[in-house]
Amino acid sequence: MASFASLATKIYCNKILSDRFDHDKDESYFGKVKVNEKPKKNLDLKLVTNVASQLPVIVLPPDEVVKKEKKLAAWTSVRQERWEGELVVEGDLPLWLNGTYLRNGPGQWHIGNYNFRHLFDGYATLVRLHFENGRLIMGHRQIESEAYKAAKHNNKICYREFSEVPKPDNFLSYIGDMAKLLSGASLTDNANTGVVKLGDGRVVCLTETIKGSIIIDPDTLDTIGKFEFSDSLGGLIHSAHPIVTDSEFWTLIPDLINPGYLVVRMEQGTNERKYIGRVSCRGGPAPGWVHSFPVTEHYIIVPEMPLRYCAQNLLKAEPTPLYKFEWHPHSKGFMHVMCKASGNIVASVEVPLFVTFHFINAYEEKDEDGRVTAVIADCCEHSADTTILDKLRLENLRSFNGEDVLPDARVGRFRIALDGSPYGELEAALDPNEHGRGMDMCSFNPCYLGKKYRYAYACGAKRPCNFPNTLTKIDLFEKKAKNWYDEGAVPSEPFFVARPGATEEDDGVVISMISDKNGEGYALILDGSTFEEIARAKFPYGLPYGLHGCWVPKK
Ligand SMILES: CC(=O)/C=C/C=C(C)/C=C/C1=C(C)CCCC1(C)C
Ligand SMILES: CC(/C=C/C=O)=C\C=C\C=O
Ligand SMILES: [Fe+2]
Repeated sequence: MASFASLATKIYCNKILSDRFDHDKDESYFGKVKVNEKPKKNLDLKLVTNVASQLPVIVLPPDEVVKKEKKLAAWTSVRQERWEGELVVEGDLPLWLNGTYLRNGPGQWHIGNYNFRHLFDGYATLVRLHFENGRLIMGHRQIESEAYKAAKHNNKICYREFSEVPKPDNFLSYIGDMAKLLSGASLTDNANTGVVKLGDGRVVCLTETIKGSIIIDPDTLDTIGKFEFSDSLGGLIHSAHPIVTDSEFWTLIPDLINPGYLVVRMEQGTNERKYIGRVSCRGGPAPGWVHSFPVTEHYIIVPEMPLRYCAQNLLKAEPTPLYKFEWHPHSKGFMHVMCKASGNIVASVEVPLFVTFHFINAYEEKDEDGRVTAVIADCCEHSADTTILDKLRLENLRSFNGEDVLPDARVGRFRIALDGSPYGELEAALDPNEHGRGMDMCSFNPCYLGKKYRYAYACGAKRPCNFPNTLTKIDLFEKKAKNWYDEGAVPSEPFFVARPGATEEDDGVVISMISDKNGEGYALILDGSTFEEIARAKFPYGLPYGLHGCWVPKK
């Protein structure tokens, strides 16, 4: 029997493909390629076992195929179902960086010959960057959701995705489909938005449908099974971005029947969400879309965006310009502040119109006696312009012709005074030109969750562009940004990992995955403080764009 070390070296140098998609009939996708030279050091036993247990794993496309394809890989389906191997690192990875960055996103945008339309429709692709003693193992794998398995089995979409709806076979099945929509049975469980590590160590992939909460193994990327909530709170949809700490999990459940939001909390180690309070909507026929929300130390902030869920659009078979949503400027925008401990609403204010997917962070302002006078909440704000949703159609993402078409965005800073005033403020936290007027996919040092913070990391823009194409470090005190750019490339969410024992907020690294203009890709590690590159590692082939990630520290 081969020793672990020699097995590791063999797998490392010469991968064998096991799975590929039906559409990848092109024989050029098969072959052998040398990914790396010899490993620098011996892999430790655990790592070797993990790698070895996946044999036979992979075949890479020959070098010449990769070189021929100059197309940005970001908006193309993932090349094969899974891959795992060690990457050659240029530069030096910090030796303290031991753990796994997991990133989730919609990586397969077709089934059979049918091509999906929107970025958010794709079947979930998980990517894993495992850092250990200065070395980097990359792996990717599809999440085995019911929606993905059924689509592969039947060669067609079988569940309702963000914009795609299964085509009814006949009128009777159409009637059945309506019933399945109302019960939630036809909603997707394609957990393609994010991934979180719960306080008890379970790792859960998420989307906006509650049934799309799927437990995975962070080492093998195996789909373990559904995360089932054990309570009787029900609901079909929730915020795609819960607030997760080592001790708790907060989320919002929009109520489409009696417009409002349930605020719920789950103690870590349990599957039971508990009702904390309810916010009733102040405007419009339905709650605003709530992809994310922020918290402070004592409060949950519930945004009521004038881009609202729309029951009629939910029922439609073809996507509408705003998908399942509708823009209701006359219904106004509101921000509600709820006390975490009591569930009481301490402020509910009208704010200027806004459009956001992602809140960054929030904190409390105090007077000299320590009393909370206001709450500050920051978000990636798309200038109250809903066209950003259309810009995320794959056709638009794939057809950049040099024209500057990305709508302006900014760090939108809400200030909600707790003195009973009926209005809240919304202003840019810094001049948006600092980051090219592009702003999304944010992170910050999680030790500063809910607290006054100085630094945010996000994707900004170097124009002209059709999608955020820079990584930017925002200094909210100095109101300055430092930008990283690779011409023609699309970087994913810059994810901050703090150095253990750090005392400075920006002492750590920022991890991103880049799709470059040659159709290839690499992992990029920037210094959190200087925002200079410290290491990069080329992927065997370009990967599709991914959305959100989490850090699983070494046990
Ligand atoms: C990928 C991402 O960021 C968002 C994904 C959103 C999804 C999958 C939303 C799905 C929905 C349905 C399938 C029906 C109900 C409405 C809505 C939550 C938009
Ligand atoms: C990628 C994105 C917006 C980019 C716009 O500038 C939004 C993603 C939303 C879901 O996670
Ligand atoms: Fe998101």
